Amino acid sequence: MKKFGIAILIFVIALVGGMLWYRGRGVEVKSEIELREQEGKYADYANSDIVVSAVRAKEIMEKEEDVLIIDIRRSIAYSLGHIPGAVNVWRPDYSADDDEYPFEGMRCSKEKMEILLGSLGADENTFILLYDDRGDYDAARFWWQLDMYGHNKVALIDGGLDGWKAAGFEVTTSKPEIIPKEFRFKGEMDLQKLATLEDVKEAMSDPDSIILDVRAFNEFTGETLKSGAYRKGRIPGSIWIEYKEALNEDNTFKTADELREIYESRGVTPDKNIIVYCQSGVRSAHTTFVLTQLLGYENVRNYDGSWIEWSYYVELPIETGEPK
Ligand SMILES: O=S(=O)([O-])[S-]
Repeated sequence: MKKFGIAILIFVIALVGGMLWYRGRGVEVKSEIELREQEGKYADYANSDIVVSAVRAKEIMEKEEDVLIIDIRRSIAYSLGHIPGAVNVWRPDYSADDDEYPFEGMRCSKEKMEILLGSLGADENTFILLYDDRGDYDAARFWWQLDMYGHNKVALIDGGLDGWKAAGFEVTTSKPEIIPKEFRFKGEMDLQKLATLEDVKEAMSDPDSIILDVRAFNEFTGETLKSGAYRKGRIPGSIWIEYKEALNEDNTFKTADELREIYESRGVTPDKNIIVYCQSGVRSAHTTFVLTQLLGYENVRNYDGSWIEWSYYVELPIETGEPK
């Protein structure tokens, strides 16, 4: 009984300590000059409105009437502090239901997405601002689903929550009032943005195609396996460029010139058909976002099933170790 009490006490101390650490996670506030310099890069992106600075995001929130800010993090992180007015969603909210696939991590249907967006107070005219606290990769996954299903009134906040704090803006723990609406995507789903297992198999023997692995290097070599996947390794022949190479240390996106250099120097050029994958299509949505929206590549598809699906089918080949 005494041991049980001690264990509970340790758990509570660790929990409170973790929460305090998380809340106090230092983000240096940028100077006016640094913030102005940051604004300079957006005009060079292929889609110059798709990433906005925190300063611009705040202006949009103040001027536009129909704006929905979505914080894409676990609810515990949201409850410790978020951008004022933001609502919270997390991966299960926009993933397939448990009985749809034999493995985890697939996107939800267009209909589930419509119900979610309506319940958050959006309709098809709503401008949606997205952010997270991991360099916007969860935000990019949400963008990818919106984009594929047909809603393009959307932007990511550069640097995510850190970008907001770096601009000197406050966070809140209060939740906004939500007035649900009806949301319907306009138009048809754009399948050109999605790669399936069959697309990946075909790409393996196509000299004009590239399969791009954006996971951490030890996942690519097969040294580590993230939970949810079934075997260690990578899709044979894939090229490795980790998604985070597109980010600065402060989690903001690099300039278009810097990004071009990173991808083109490793053969990931706009003339190729590119399929991007990671563990479950989240980090790969980030690279898909960078290549298509920031650099203007036209033939890039996110492999939704990613390593989880590939590793599930034991008959599919895998490669391990250093790149060949
Ligand atoms: O980001 S992830 O899909 O690889 S977990």
